[in-house]
Amino acid sequence: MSTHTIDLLTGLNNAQSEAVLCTEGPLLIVAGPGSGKTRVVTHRIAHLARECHVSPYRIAAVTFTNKAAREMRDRIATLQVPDSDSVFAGTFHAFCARMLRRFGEGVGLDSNYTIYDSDDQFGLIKQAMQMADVDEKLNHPRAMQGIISGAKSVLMDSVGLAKQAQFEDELSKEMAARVYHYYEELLGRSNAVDFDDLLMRAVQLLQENADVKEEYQRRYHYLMVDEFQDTNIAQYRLARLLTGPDQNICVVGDPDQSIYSWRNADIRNILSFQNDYPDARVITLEQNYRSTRNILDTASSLIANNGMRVPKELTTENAAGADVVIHEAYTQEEEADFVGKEILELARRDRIKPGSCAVMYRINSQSRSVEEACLRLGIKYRIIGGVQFYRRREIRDLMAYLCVLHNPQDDVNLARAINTPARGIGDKTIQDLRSWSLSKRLSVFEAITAVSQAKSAGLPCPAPLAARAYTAVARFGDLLGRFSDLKAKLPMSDLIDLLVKEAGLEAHIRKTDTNPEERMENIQEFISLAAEYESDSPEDDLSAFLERASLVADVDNYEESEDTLTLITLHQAKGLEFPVVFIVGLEEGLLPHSRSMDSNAELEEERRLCYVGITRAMERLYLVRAFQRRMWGNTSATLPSRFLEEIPENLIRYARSPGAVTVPSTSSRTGYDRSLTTWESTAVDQEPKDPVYVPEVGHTVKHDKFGSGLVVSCEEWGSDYQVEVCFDGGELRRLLLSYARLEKVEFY
Ligand SMILES: Nc1ncnc2c1ncn2[C@@H]1O[C@H](COP(=O)(O)OP(=O)(O)OP(=O)(O)O)[C@@H](O)[C@H]1O
Ligand SMILES: [Mg+2]
Repeated sequence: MSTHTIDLLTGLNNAQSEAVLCTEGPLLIVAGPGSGKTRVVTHRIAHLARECHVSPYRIAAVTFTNKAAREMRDRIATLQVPDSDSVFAGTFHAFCARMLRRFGEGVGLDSNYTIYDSDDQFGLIKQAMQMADVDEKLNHPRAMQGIISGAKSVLMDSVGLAKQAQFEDELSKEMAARVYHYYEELLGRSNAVDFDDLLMRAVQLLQENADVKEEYQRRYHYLMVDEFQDTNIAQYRLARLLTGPDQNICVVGDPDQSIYSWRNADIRNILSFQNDYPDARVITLEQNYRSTRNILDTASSLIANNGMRVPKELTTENAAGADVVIHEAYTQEEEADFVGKEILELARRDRIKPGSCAVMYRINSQSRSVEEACLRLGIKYRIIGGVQFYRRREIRDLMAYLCVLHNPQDDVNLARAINTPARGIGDKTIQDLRSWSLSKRLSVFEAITAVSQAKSAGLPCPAPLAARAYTAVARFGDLLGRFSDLKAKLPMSDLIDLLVKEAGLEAHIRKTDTNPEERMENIQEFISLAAEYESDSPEDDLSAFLERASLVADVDNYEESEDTLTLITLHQAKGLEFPVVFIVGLEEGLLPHSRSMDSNAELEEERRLCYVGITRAMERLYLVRAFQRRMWGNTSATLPSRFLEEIPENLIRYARSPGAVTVPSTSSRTGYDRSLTTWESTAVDQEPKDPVYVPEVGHTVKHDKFGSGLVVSCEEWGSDYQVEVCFDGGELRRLLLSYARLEKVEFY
C-alpha cells in the first residue's frame, strides 16, 4: 500500500471493523441511526475491491432513494476504489430496470419498454375499470391502484388476488382483481411496466430462467442491501435470488427507522433473513457518531414511546451541544419566515452556510411556504422529492413524444402527445382510432401511420373518421413519421430541440402558460441534460436517457452547493445527514398525519418518521410548528404534535424570534412568546393568573401583536374560548383566548 492510500480500518470502531472484515457468507447488521451502517457498507465495498481483489464489477449495493445511492457512490469513490463506477450502487428499481432492458424478453417485454409513473398508471387503471365494468363512483381508482400495487409487492398476480379475495370474501379486492387483469392487458399492449412491475418482472425473470439467474449470481458475487428494514417482499425475494451459493449477502438496517409500511415494506424481513440464513453473522453497532448528545437524547426519548420495538441503547461520545429549539409561529407563513431568517442568522452569526441546513416536512405541499420565504429572503434552495423536474408538465409533454418515438406501441404517451398542443383531434376521434386499431390488430401509432399514408396517396380515409379529423390525424402522422426518421440521424439534443419547435410545444407554452419563461427554461434544461448525457455516454441511446428520466428525481441534476438549502420530505431524508435540521409542521394531523390517528401501528410509524427526521441532525435541531394552518383550503387552529410533548423539557429551548435562541436566559422558557401558541410549558404557567376577561361580540379588543379589532364571535372551546377578531387592517383571525391575551378597549 502506498503512503497515500487511506487505511480502510483506521476510521472504524471494533464492531464496524469486524463487519468490514466479515466478507464471506451472510451478514446482518442491525443498528440505530448514525452508528455507521452505511459507512460499513462503503468501507466493506472498498475492502473487497482493494484488499480482497474482488473486481468492482462483481459488487452490488442497493439502497432506497436516488439521493442515498448517489451519496454512496461518492463515498465509494473517495475511498479510492479502483474503477469505482463499475460497482453497482443504486436503487432496487434501477437495478431491475437495467436487468429488464437486457433480458426483458424472457418475460415478454421488448427492450424498449416504457416505465409508467403513478399518473400514467392512474389513467390506465381508470381505463381498466371501464373494461372490467367496475363503477368509479363506488370504487375509487386510487383504492384499486393501492390494492393492485399491494398485490404486486407480494408478487401476486390477478389470479392470485382473485383467489385471495374469494377466500377473504372481500368485495373490493374481488373488483380489484378484475381491474388488475385488464390493467395488465393494457400495460402489455403498450409494452410498458409500472414501478411495482420492475421488481415483480425481475423476480419472475430470475425465477423462470435459471441461466439468467446464474449469470447474475456470478456477476454480482457480493450483494449489499442498505436500509433493509424498508424492503418489501418482492425486493427481499429479488435479493435472495441474486444471492449465489456462496451466500455473500449483507443486509443492513434499523427497525426503528422503518417508514414505508404503506408501500408494503415489511420489517418482518429482518426476521425472515435470520430464518433463511441461519448461519448469518449478526453484528450490532452501538455508538452514534452523527449527532450531539442533546439531539440523540431527544430522539431516544421520542422513540421510547413506541410499544412495538426492541429497546436499544445508543451512546455517543459527542458533546451535549446546543439545546434543541422549539418555535411556534402563528401561521405557516410565519413558520417559514422564522426558518428562513434563522438560516440567515446562522450564516451571519455562526458561519453555518445554508448548504449545511435542511428543512424537512411531512407532506410535499408544505414546501411551498418555505420556498416563498426563501425567495423573499434571497436564500437559494432545492427541493428533493417534491414536484420533480421530470414530473413537470412541460417536461412530461415533451417526454411523451420521445417515448412514442422510442416505443411506438406506447398508447398512453401517444394519447398525451396527440393533443398537446391541441390539434383538433377530439376524444371521439381518439376513441374511433383506438377501436379501429384494435379491430385491425394495429397499435394506435400504426393506425395513425396508415391514415397519413392514405392521405398522402390521395386515398379515402381507411379508418372511420370525419373529413376534418382525417386531415388532422394525417398531419400528426406525418410529424411522427418525420421524427421517427430523424431519430436515427440527429443527436438527441438536436432532435429534441427541433421537436419542441415543430410539434408546436413552444408556441403552445407561450400561448397558454402564465409563466412561459420558466417553462421554457425547464425545456432548455432538459435539452442540455440530453446533450450532457450524449457527451458522457455516447454509446447510450434514447432508451437509456428515457430510463434515467423515468427513474431519477430532480436531485441528480443540481450541483450541490454550500449556499443551497435543501427542502426535503421526511421520507426522502432517510439515510442522509445535515449539520442543521428544521422539522416544520409539528402538529396533530400533520405529524402525526391525520390518516394515522385510528391505528396504533400507523401512529408508531409516524413516530418513527419523526425519529428519522430528528436523527438526521448533526449539530442543531429545530422543531417548528404553526398555530394556525391552511390545509385543503381551510384555515384552522392546530394542536401541537404529541411528539413535542414526548421530548423532555431539559433538552429544549423556545425561540421567540430568529436569532433570539442564543441569548442566554435564566429560565429557559422566558424567551417564549406565549401569545402565539397553544404549547403549554410548566415554566410559563407559573406566572400569576389575572381574572379572565371573556370578550363579547361587538367589543373592541387589543392584541399585543395584531393591534385592535372588533370581536365577531366568541365560542367555548373545551375549557377555553375561541375568539374571532376582525383586526383594523381588515384581517380576520381566529384566536384561543387563553393564549391571545386580549384586552378590552374602553371608549370614554
Ligand atoms: N468510526 C467512526 N468514526 C468517525 N465517524 C464515523 C464512524 N462511523 C461512522 N461515522 C460517521 O457518522 C455518520 C453516520 O454514519 P452513517 O451514515 O454510516 O450511519 P448509519 O448507521 O448508516 O445511519 P442511518 O441509520 O441514519 O442511515 C457519518 O458522518 C459517518 O461518517
Ligand atoms: Mg445509513
